[in-house]
Amino acid sequence: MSDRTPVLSLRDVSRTYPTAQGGLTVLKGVNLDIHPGEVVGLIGPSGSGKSSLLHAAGLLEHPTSGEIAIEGEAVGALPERARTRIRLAKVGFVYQFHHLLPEFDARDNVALPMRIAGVPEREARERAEALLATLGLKDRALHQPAQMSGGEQQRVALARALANRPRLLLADEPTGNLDPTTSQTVFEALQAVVKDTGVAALIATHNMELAGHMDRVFALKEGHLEERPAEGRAY
Ligand SMILES: Nc1ncnc2c1ncn2[C@@H]1O[C@H](COP(=O)(O)OP(=O)(O)OP(=O)(O)O)[C@@H](O)[C@H]1O
Repeated sequence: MSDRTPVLSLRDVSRTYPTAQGGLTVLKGVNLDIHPGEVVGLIGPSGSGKSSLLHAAGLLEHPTSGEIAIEGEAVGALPERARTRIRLAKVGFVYQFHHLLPEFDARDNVALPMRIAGVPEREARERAEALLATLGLKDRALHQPAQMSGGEQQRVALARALANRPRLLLADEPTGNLDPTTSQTVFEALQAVVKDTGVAALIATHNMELAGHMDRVFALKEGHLEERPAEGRAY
């Protein structure tokens, strides 16, 4: 695999949902490559298909047609178990709401995916602490979610998404629930960790201010993906 192999590659990806009124096509021949260390934004009005694209890219759903490759490996024809294995090993997800386990402290929330992946207990705890420290949460490791601010909770969710050292980070409105200043803090933490680890990030957002700080931004418009220049990013 060469250095230029994209972490995520979408080729002619389309997605049609069956509905009572007939097929609803939300993605129409989408092409996209994302390379290590890139922060790529995905914008578009509500209902334009951002989540559909993220779900396909994260191997949670099959596109209706087209091909998806993760680190050069085409996944379309793989059996479900192989796709799940690739997803668990290579993809991390962050959502608008943190979905942290309320009875676990931050460290245990982050260590949990490692434990599930078979990382020994002590190593999982140490790696979780290191990740939390990287995200500016060294002093919050033993706090439960309810004892943390929204921005802190979202950074814990980010640490959890990175727990098993994914190659691809998919974030669906990761700052959608936060005020502008906190959004900026969480986004800066995400950006730093992307540059640090070389993970590739695809971030769906309605926040044009943040989109302005991303390496590249694409807008979904009537099912098509259109790149937006650095200046004047808008739907
Ligand atoms: N399982 C499904 N069955 C039928 N229609 C669906 C399904 N999932 C999504 N849709 C429709 O597909 C379109 C795109 O939805 P999607 O959630 O991908 O948009 P989005 O851009 O992420 O929206 P938002 O910004 O509101 O989260 C919407 O019109 C939605 O109603």
